[in-house]
Amino acid sequence: MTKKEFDYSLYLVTGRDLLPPAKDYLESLEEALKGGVTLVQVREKTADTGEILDVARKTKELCDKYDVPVIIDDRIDIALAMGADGVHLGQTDMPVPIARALLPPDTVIGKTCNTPEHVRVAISEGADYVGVGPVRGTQTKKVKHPVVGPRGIGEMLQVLDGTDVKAVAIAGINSTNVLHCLWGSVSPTGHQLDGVAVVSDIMASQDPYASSKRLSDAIKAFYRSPLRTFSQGLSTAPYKVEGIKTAVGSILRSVKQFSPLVHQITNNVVTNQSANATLALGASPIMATAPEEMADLSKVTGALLVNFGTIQNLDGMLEAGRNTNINRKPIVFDPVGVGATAYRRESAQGLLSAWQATVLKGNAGELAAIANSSEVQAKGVDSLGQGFADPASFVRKLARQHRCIVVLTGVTDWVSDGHAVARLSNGHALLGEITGSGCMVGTAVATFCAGASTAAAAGRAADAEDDGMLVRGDMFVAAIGGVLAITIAAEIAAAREDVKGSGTFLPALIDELGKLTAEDLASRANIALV
Ligand SMILES: Nc1ncnc2c1ncn2[C@@H]1O[C@H](COP(=O)(O)OP(=O)(O)O)[C@@H](O)[C@H]1O
Ligand SMILES: Cc1ncsc1CCOP(=O)(O)O
Repeated sequence: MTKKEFDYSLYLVTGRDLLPPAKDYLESLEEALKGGVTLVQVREKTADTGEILDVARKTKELCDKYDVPVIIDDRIDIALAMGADGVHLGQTDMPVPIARALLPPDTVIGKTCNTPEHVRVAISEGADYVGVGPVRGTQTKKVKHPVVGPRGIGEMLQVLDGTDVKAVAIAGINSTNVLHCLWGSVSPTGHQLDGVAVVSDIMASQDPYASSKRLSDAIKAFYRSPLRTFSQGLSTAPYKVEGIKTAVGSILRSVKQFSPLVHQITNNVVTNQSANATLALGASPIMATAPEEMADLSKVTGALLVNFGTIQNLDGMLEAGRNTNINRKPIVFDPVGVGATAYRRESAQGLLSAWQATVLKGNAGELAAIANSSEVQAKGVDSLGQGFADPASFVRKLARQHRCIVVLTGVTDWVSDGHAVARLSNGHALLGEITGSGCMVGTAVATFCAGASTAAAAGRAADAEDDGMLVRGDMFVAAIGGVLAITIAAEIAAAREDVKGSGTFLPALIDELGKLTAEDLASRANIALV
């Protein structure tokens, strides 16, 4: 018998205990259905059997009016008694094959999975879909398993490659983080979620119609969007060197035209030179660290830089990134010295799963630590040795893994969107002799990302349909532009007669950044696409 085809995109899991005072269950459910819920799971943990059966029947009657299927959590007897379309089983519930033998053959069976191994077992047991999570912490249910974040969801989705088992993510998903969840969970093989399961954002809402509609609009926009990375090279013609040279110049012009605010949480070694580099490029720096101000700031900034060279404000970094994702602005993450301590490694993983970085930037030692590779070693904030044997493959793979643009710095710099790889051969040895040159590259990349995304936003009609993009503008080109700005300004500065060494080089570099033009970038850029 053929299985029922469900639309898993906005999967509501009920919980009558979450209803706000004076809200009736069926009334809330109907509003949610009108708002765009596509599938409903009746989840009743404490009521008596008779009451659960009554709620399930009434739920089915209402959902039938909207042609929305009903799944029963755990209780096969209830599912049988009221003719449910499916059942959902937890890891400690009835095994899938036994449930399958008891239920009508067209019943859809879902299974909760918290690890890739759980997913493997669910496939072998014949589950029709998996509920994967927890994506983030939630008030709804005590999470027994560690939060896996969107990247952990991506690892589970990859196990589903080649099967027709569907997947929805669960735990802590709401309209402010749903795009991050959908976007960040696409596996390196391109496997994406079939939907998201939502509980409290709808059930605890005073206005379940508005809550569901917000979620439904964002989800539909995501599935409509053809773009799957922060670059535009996939949807249009392949990148060409000449096109990149022109595009970085127009981003520099946008930086000067819009003078976007570039929010930087950076280390106390480089704060001043980073703020001055931002000003020199024509943008406006704000170095703010308090978690309490992140929601306000992220509404008005052009981009965020998180550089954790001297971690003192992890909560501020978490809040800043979450809010910047909500406002769909670019985030550049520079995990300075990440390999040096366990605290830095754990903090980097925490940040990378709390929000979606647009650009991940580091030297070889730092990116090796992020990738769990022992190929390159580090000493504090510095990379040791010659770097990766095959940097192009390394950056491409890391970009796919983290769903972002990767910038690998060194004597030669490498930038990838997971498909294209640019090798950038500008720069000067004096950059290696001052502290904070890598940090300044991060600042310049954030400034170019701010310029590109501000220009893209300005070019959109106020009533344009939501395109489901987490960030607008070409971030691959913006990242290249940021690297070129520092390395080309460094070449010009180093050639000056008044530059005698690293002490005189730094102010000259800031001067030359201020004078840098689109024409300088185009004429001096040494770019190869590999
Ligand atoms: N010997 C060099 N020749 C040319 N450019 C260099 C040299 N050393 C560093 N750079 C440039 O300086 C910037 C910072 O890179 P890097 O030294 O890797 O960062 P970090 O300070 O984080 O270790 C990069 O854009 C890189 O191209
Ligand atoms: C020395 C130092 N210590 C903590 S942050 C920092 C600056 C690192 O700068 P960069 O990574 O750009 O060389």
